[in-house]
Amino acid sequence: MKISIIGIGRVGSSTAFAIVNKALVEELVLIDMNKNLAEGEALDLLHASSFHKRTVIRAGDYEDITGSNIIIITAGAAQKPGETRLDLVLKNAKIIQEISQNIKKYAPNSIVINITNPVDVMSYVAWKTTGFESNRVIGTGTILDTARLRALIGYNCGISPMSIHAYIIGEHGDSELAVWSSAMIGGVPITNFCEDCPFEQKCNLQLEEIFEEVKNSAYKIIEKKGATNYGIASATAALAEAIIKNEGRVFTPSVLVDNVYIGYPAIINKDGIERIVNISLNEEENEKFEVSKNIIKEYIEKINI
Ligand SMILES: NC(=O)C1=CN([C@@H]2O[C@H](COP(=O)(O)OP(=O)(O)OC[C@H]3O[C@@H](n4cnc5c(N)ncnc54)[C@H](O)[C@@H]3O)[C@@H](O)[C@H]2O)C=CC1
Ligand SMILES: CC(=O)C(=O)O
Repeated sequence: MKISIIGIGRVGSSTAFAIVNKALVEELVLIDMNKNLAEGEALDLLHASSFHKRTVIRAGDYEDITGSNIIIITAGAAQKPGETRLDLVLKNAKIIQEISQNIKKYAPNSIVINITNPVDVMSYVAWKTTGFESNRVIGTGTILDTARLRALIGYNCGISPMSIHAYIIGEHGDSELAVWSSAMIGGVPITNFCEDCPFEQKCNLQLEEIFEEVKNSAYKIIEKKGATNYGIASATAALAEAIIKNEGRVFTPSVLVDNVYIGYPAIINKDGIERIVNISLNEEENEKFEVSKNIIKEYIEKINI
């Protein structure tokens, strides 16, 4: 198995590290416009790989992505404190177009995972520019937001986040929404879960407060440390693992729904998106999802691709 990562900044290098630690591939190619950076990261990661699996890790040019099973895109501008993801749209669209042309040329059979923000709009750009079937162009969508939600609920309830079945869908951004109507913990609707709380100090899960914290996580972290990298790196490594191991696992990637890329539950297997899972939404959730979809549509129209 071979993965290439384009963009080896904070997110790209952390993603490479997560992939090395999962021992997913025999070959990992790192590409960045800053060649020294890619070379330095490749060398450092090669040393790390000796604790896991014999892996060829090298910096390269676009010719070197040939034969990749998966290409991960993280190149481009990141938010500065106070900026929204959508503010990056014009800067990053050109970069994603150029990268996608190279992917089409050198790795026409690969599965593309796009991380670069605004992730829904940029995944659409990658899909249009590569001309690949939509199952082979996947955005990380709201996988990270869903992980944040589960982590916070798990922390509050003293439960593994993996046992919490709750999803964030929509734009990976300010218009995303939590699907509380079908959220469950151990088969119990999340809205009833506090009834059996064993703790003396009950927190009475404040779902809207938790959602606001999830939605604003990136702003908070960027304010404090300048970027987010570990959460998205783990999310992307898990997504790549689901493809490589043909897991049939449900994530909330950015996928094609009504001609827009948007965060939505989907099953991931060796072909990328196996299929979308039609989650049931109540009226309010459905309205919010439509609003979110329209925001993404508006930004896709702005870049006129
Ligand atoms: N989807 C998600 O959940 C998340 C998305 N992101 C996004 O990931 C992207 C990267 O973020 P960071 O790694 O923090 O930024 P960074 O600035 O640390 O790294 C970006 C890298 O891209 C490289 N680059 C820029 N243009 C390039 C080109 N044309 N070809 C090759 N390399 C190029 C730069 O040299 C730099 O090393 C941003 O758009 C950010 O908003 C970040 C975290 C989570
Ligand atoms: C930066 C970003 O998109 C995030 O951490 O959610």
